Amino acid sequence: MIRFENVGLRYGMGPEVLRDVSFRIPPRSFQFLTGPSGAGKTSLLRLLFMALKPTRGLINVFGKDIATIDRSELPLLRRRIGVVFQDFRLLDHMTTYENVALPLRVRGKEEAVYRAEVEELLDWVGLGERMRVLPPVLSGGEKQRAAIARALIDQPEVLLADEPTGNVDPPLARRLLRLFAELNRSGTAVIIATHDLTLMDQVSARRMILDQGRLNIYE
Ligand SMILES: Nc1ncnc2c1ncn2[C@@H]1O[C@H](COP(=O)(O)OP(=O)(O)OP(=O)(O)O)[C@@H](O)[C@H]1O
Repeated sequence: MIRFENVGLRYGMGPEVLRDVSFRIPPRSFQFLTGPSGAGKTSLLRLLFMALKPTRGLINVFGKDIATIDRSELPLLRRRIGVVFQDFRLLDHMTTYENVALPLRVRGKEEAVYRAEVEELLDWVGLGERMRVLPPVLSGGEKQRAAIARALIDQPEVLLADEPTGNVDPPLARRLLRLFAELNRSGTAVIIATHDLTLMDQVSARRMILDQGRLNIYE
């Protein structure tokens, strides 16, 4: 489904931050992406989301080589990927409910069809009481849960999450991990970038470990 072959990345004239990175993300797989701060996790996620192009090597996403892909094809490909960014990227002029419902609206679904589903997911992540407020009044942990709900609502083929439990307490982190596991069981390939060892110990999943831009994989 996703394939990296000998991928290298540098920013501008700087050093290579990813070196000879090769891996595959099979459909329905579950993996953690980990490694010390600055190892390149966010950069790798940005390549996976096609927000960056590699400096060398091959990246194939859903059968398309991203070096030669037409820019106009990107939005449709990206719609198949749910993303939880480290900085959440919620739209401040829309309520929490509207932010989470957005991927469904973009797909042209009717609110009457999705309203209950969106409300149920917001309840599940503990935002039932906060769905009518605007993101600027949410706490960091609440924003994170809203961003997670938005990434999950449309059952993407791939979910990318950058430190998705970084702003919540351990019980809530376990609950969110259960949500990712459930999504994975229903068919989504999940990639979670995290430093949190206790979180990783709760699921037996593949570990992709980056160290100074090089990737090792432990099945
Ligand atoms: N836009 C950028 N321009 C220049 N250098 C960058 C840019 N983004 C990241 N880097 C550099 O690339 C390297 C990898 O950064 P990246 O954010 O991918 O690491 P990370 O593993 O996600 O770190 P953290 O766990 O601290 O979020 C770092 O040396 C960083 O300084």
